[in-house]
Amino acid sequence: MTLTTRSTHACFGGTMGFYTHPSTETRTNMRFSVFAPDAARHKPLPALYFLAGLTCSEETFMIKAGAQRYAAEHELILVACDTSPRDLNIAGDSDSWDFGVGAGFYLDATQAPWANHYRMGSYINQELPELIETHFPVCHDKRGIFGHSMGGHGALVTALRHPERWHSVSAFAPIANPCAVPWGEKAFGHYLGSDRDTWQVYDASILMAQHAHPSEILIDQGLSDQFIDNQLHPAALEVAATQSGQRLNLRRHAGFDHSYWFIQTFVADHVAHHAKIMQAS
Ligand SMILES: N[C@@H](CCC(=O)N[C@@H](CSC=O)C(=O)NCC(=O)O)C(=O)O
Repeated sequence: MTLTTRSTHACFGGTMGFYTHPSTETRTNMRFSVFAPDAARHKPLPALYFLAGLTCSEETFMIKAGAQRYAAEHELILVACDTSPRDLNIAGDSDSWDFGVGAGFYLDATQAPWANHYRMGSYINQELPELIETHFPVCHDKRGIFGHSMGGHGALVTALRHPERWHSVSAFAPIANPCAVPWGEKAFGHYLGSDRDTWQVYDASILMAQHAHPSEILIDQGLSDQFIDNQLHPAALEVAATQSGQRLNLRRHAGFDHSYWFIQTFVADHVAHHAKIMQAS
């Protein structure tokens, strides 16, 4: 579990760092970033993982969301990962912005030529937390996860599939029902194959209808989001929550689009949501 530090920077009451490591899951070097409040010098802190959306990297959330000041206040470590493996030059991996590089969809691909490297599901759920818990002063029994759009899908699916590992979960404008929308159909068709039954374990609405996560889930959705009707389908989560009894706080906001202007407006609420759950348990 080797780790290379690319850069560190003082930021609010803590340190912002950018790192790379060789991944056993994706069989290539992966990049991630960590914000550690100064309080982590004295005691282990809960870690909150952010999964970004299509075309993003481990830098996007840390640069654009403005979450560090809230993480310092609440004494949480922030971790942001990349959205796919990179620099593999697999045929077709860079032909479109919504598939391949920058679009790993946080699943474990089963189909050639993707299956050897596109294993972001296991990377997020297991390998990255193990690495973080080895190299950073984080609690080993407190993990939160949130994300945006494709990353909102990833956060919900990861927490719903592994509730024993993820104690708090939230999302900004998640792809809520990927089996039923063009982004999900394209990605799942290539990564998982044509048998749609195999897609269901990566669909947050299907998973949530089957069983509730133990904690309340916070979701924010802008009503001027350009993707809301054709790609996101937030109402599918409300239907699912009714079926399983999931505690769901889905907030709709007039005037907000899909951008990081929307995320930075509500990110304080998300950090507080995770802090309240993880610090209570
Ligand atoms: N390049 C695309 C737009 C891609 C885009 O909007 N990406 C979103 C996530 S979409 C779902 O996962 C994003 O977060 N972009 C980064 C940002 O800084 O806004 C196009 O050309 O339309």
